[in-house]
Amino acid sequence: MESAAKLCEQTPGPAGRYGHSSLFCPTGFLVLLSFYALHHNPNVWPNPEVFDPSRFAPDASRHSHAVLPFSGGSRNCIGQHFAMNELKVAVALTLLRFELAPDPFRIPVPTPRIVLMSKNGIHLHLRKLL
Ligand code: HEM
Repeated sequence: MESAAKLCEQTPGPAGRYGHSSLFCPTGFLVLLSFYALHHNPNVWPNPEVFDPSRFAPDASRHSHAVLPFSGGSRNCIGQHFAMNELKVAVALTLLRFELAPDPFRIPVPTPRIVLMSKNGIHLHLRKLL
């Protein structure tokens, strides 16, 4: 299969932090974006393998499309706000009652689908808090 760069005409743009440039593709051309690659791109996220929640602090600056777990644009996830609210409630209520630790014998095997998933589930040990 020919690469997008060969099939599409590239127009150089201003060389900013994210290396912006434009691609003009033929009508009907299928374009897929790898969220995994975006979220692990060191040009977008320095030290991408490091767990650093401060990246998401309210005053942290980032490109408007640097985080795309729900995709972006007009066909993004319609459940995004519901999912985020449900997630926050579920995590908060769980952490109120339990301490969680990963099962060292059943490590998740990452498998990229539309979103990143675990092939063998996510196994945790729960200890009830007093
Ligand atoms: C953590 C949870 C979720 C994640 C990470 C997620 C992620 C995504 C992503 C990446 C897409 C775009 C797929 C594409 O590019 O074609 C999408 C689309 C969509 N999602 Fe979600 N989603 C989540 C939860 C939900 C929930 C809870 C609902 C419904 C209540 C939902 C409904 C939809 C629908 C209907 C679309 C298609 C939108 C369209 O094509 O116009 N999602 N989701």
